[in-house]
Amino acid sequence: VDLSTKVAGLSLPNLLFNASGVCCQTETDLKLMIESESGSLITKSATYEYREGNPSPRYLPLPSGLGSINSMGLPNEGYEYYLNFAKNYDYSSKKPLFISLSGLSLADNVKMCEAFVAAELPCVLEVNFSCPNVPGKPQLGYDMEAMESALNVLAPLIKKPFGVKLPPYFDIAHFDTAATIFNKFDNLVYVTCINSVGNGLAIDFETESALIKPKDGFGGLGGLMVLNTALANVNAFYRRLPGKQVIGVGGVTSGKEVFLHVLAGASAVQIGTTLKEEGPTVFARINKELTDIMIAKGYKSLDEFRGKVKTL
Ligand SMILES: C=Cc1c(C(=O)O)[nH]c(=O)[nH]c1=O
Repeated sequence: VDLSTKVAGLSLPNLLFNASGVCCQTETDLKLMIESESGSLITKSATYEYREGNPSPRYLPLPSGLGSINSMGLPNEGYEYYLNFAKNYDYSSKKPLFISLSGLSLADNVKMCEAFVAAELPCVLEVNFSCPNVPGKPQLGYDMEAMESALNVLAPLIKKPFGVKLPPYFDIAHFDTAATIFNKFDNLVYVTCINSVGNGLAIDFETESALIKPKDGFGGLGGLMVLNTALANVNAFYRRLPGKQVIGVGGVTSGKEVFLHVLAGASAVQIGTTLKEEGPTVFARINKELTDIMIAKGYKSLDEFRGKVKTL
């Protein structure tokens, strides 16, 4: 699929798209993504049934300007809404469509995957193992045995190439264990790193109150403050998953962070907090910034520097 953005004489694949959860819950949101200068788009993680999600305020940019906190609680239209969207999507539009699934149980993930497989659509399925905000539902991504058991069921069921959305890991042993699991599944062709850094707490100095309502103010952290954790997870899995790809997300505010994600090994890069705050024009801005950086550094293609972060 030629996603090239012809900017300043460089014909680059357009590697930018939205982080699942941002600008992607309704058809109105998704149309904005289609019309934007993104290279792809991904839907809000779907559950089997419609979900209202947690009470508001449930998302806020942080007063520091360094990121955001969210405890949305998996609000979504229910998987059939996104199945219908995928059935009506214009696949000749050159923008690949990714579908995020985040069932509340393995049985729900099975039923949703079966429905998408039966529909035989060109969209790419991504199983979200990392929602930190559903009360009482621990993230599967932090339970290695449960994650492997789920993949033992879902990978053969999905058959086609698919991906998984991962929480941030913070221990080298966890990178090793998770990668060993992922390398068992040939059709698991990419991982998306990172989901929000789970269960942070933002407190307002003046009011002495938590910023968001759900879960006593605990929510997933995103934005610039998670950049270095995101880069580490992208590079750790880039090094450990030969033949697979890594989609990078976390901390992108400009072309500079996209460049760093590609240096760390990312094949595509998603934007969450900055897209939420700036809107879909962010893709045109950041694509241009990335191109300008590549011209300044003398790179003609992303492959010249993808994964080439130097060590001392
Ligand atoms: C799918 C639910 C997620 C949510 C949510 O809906 O609360 N927030 C995140 O930061 N990451 C998620 O994966």
